[in-house]
Amino acid sequence: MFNLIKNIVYIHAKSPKSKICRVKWRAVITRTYCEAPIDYTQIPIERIRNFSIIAHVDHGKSTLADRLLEFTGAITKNSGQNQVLDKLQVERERGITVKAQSVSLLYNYKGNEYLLNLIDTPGHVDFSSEVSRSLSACQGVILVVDANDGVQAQTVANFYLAFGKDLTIVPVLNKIDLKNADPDRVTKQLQSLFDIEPQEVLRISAKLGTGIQSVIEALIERISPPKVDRTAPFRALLFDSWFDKYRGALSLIYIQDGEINVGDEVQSCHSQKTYSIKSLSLLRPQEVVTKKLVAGQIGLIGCNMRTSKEAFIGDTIHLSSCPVEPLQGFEPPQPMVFAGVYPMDQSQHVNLRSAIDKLTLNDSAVSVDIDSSPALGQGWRLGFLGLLHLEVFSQRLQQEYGAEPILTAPSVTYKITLKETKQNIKTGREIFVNNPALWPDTVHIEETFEPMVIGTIITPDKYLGPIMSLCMERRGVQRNATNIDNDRVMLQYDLPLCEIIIDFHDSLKTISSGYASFDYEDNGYQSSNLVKLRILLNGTAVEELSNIVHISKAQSIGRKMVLKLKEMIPRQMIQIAVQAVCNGKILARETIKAYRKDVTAKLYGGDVTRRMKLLAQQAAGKKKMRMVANISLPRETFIDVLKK
Ligand SMILES: Nc1nc2c(ncn2[C@@H]2O[C@H](COP(=O)(O)OP(=O)(O)OP(=O)(O)O)[C@@H](O)[C@H]2O)c(=O)[nH]1
Repeated sequence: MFNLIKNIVYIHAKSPKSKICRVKWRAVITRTYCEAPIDYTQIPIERIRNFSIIAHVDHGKSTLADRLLEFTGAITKNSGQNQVLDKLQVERERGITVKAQSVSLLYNYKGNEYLLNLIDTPGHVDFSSEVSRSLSACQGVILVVDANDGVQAQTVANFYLAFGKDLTIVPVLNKIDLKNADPDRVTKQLQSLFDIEPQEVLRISAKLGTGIQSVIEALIERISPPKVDRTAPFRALLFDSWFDKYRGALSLIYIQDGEINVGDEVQSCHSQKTYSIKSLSLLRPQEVVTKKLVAGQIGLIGCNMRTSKEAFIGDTIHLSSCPVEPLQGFEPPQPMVFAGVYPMDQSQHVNLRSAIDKLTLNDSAVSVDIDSSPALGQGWRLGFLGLLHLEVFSQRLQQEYGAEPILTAPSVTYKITLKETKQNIKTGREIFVNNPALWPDTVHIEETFEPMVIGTIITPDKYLGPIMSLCMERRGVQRNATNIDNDRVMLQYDLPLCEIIIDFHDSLKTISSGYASFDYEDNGYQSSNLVKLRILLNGTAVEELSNIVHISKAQSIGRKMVLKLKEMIPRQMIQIAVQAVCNGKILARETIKAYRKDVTAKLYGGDVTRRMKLLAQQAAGKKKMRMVANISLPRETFIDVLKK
């Protein structure tokens, strides 16, 4: 129905009266969402449960969420829908959850209707800010652990996140249908690591739908209802938002106090701006329009916020006539990995800017600064929580907004103490640099520092040797090692962040045949001997390819980059010298021989159409290249050159 109306109005929108039509259309859309069959506002607070599902990646959160949706009738059984809450194309293609999603479920327990608000969260370390945010709206969590894999690094991180927020934890062992599942062993792990009593642990198979009822009933019995006050003035926490083409920014709110009605005037504590509430809805998981939301509920508000900056994550919303004490917001996530993002050519600048604007609304963990580069023109320097986050963001830019940007090599934020000069006496000698192009000249540098992390690795003990060698090779220093059962060990290492952002996780998975898991947390700065490694193409430095490295690794990284570039840069009309240079010294060099690619050479005689086709193909290929120092580089060079 929705699509039908969209099409009809699209046709009208092309008519001279398009403006009027669009206004009408918005009104129609609002009415086409189904009306709530029951009055959710009548459900008393004691019968509301707000919870989240947390787990290590791939332990089955989204599958369990599907079963909960089916069991409570939010979606029909055997609808053929899997991972219903993984809505984004990138989530379905990669099989991972990137965005937390929420859904309100109804369940009749012992003759009473309960409202269960579920938030499905991502498991990968790069998206932990999504998890942390979602937990602010919950009183409890389902901690899902794979009965075959057992406790993994993100299980530990997620457990402590929930434990630190004083949430009730419902431990659930999933995948008990697997042949190698060993629920007794995993129950012991939970007991020894987290003091969880074995009788509290539920055993289910989300895939087969075994034990789902026990999960729902444990949620109702063990998790307490939200501590909210429906008689107090309206106060809500804005914890997620996304952009709707027709309605502007939509925000997901958790209502702490009071109630909100369509037409109410609300104010943001962050910006002090006021808005009129245009729409209120619950997600089941499709939008269900309602006229009122009350304390304890999680709902979606539309209030004509036009730009991404207006929907501030962690903001408190209240009635403009009734100011309130702001709720505790969130620690803003700290971007760890930075990369330059540039349009393929400057004519796409405006489109890319609007795509980035909209996507950052949906992914507030991304930081955005304006940047420019001599080779790539005007662009942005974006900050991400990790490399996977960066890749997912770039994939979403392509899939959801059709933008094909160039990404430069990722970098972390280094700290530098400069030598004292007349100028910096006033401005301070400490600077932070996340763009190698802005690295100061060696003569001005007194000391350099790099960001560190505490890495947690859980692995079967037979892989201990290669894992310890990998950590040493990445300049890691061991903190401790604990046995979590007869054949599994938890290791903790101090590691430089720059050593783990690119391919540490992949290497770890390879050497442990996929059995080891990794998670990390920020651990401040440490003094370190860092240098800038430049890449020259035919004598011209390509800043976009330069990299900050530890002095002990300059030679080996320089060699590797040069070889990789030789592989990646297609042969061209001129010979290309690729050099890696550090402190004025050439560390490595390779030559790419000249090659005259005449695609039509083999076509003797007059087959003009074939000739034109080949030339067109060649031109299309060239479009995907970027001219740097008179040399065409494939779009992916800047990021792929650092991967193994
Ligand atoms: N055998 C079996 N497989 C399961 C079960 N539950 C989930 N799986 C499978 O495990 C894989 C991962 O499941 P997901 O639900 O996507 O896991 P997730 O924790 O949501 O993953 P992320 O969102 O990426 O963190 C999928 O292939 C599921 O089909 C189960 O009970 N038994």
